[in-house]
Amino acid sequence: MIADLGNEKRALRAELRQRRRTRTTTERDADSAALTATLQRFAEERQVTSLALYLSASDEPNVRPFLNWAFAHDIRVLLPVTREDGLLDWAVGDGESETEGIFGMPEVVGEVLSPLAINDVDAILAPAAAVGHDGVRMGWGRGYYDKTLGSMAKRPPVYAVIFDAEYLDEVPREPHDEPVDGIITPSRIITFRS
Ligand SMILES: Nc1nc2c(c(=O)[nH]1)N(C=O)[C@@H](CNc1ccc(C(=O)N[C@@H](CCC(=O)O)C(=O)O)cc1)CN2
Ligand SMILES: Nc1ncnc2c1ncn2[C@@H]1O[C@H](COP(=O)(O)OP(=O)(O)OP(=O)(O)O)[C@@H](O)[C@H]1O
Repeated sequence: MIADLGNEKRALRAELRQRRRTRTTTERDADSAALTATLQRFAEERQVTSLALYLSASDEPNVRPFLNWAFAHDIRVLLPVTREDGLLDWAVGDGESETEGIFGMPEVVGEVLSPLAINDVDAILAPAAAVGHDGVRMGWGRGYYDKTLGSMAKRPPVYAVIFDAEYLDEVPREPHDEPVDGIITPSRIITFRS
């Protein structure tokens, strides 16, 4: 049963990855502008002063314009640093220096803070491959966010950042999968529970 779910996830990820790769420049530009506006609305409505986010790779929802806006507005943004042991450290983004993490994702350079650093942010905005209508999140398969979220006693609201077409009726759920509190897409903010 679990093995079947694993295969199901792998197949769905491959499809979603392909979809992201084949998006046109026009689609990318439109989504990037819309997502920036939606993320700003989220930050303003909640008056956030600190956030956990990620440094987007080229096919991911582009959060970089929003990151620049957040820096300019003195919002403290923590960005993930992948560790060999499967946990995430965090570093404060400054919008300047970056490198490549152990799995090839863009990664911030800066003073490294422990996994505990995200305990007191106002919201965690997580990358994802897809989210189901019930809030089940599927990532890219290394379990980083499941482990991070699963280890937090009291977690701030967690929103997955995805493209609109990645909000699906249902995604395969394994026991360790941590549901999210909502999603942020280029067109909307949806809260499942608060
Ligand atoms: N921008 C960004 N940073 C992030 C994440 C993310 O999803 N996006 N992560 C979220 O957890 C962590 C890194 N997680 C990763 C999870 C899987 C793969 C991976 O297996 N990549 C494949 C190819 C990508 C794909 O499957 O499409 C590979 O290396 O072969 C890499 C990093 C922390 N930083
Ligand atoms: N809380 C956890 N403790 C230990 N192992 C875990 C935990 N969560 C996930 N894993 C392991 O991590 C691997 C990847 O899990 P999964 O496919 O759910 O990742 P994902 O949600 O797609 O990834 P990510 O969270 O990095 O975006 C699985 O082999 C799983 O057993």
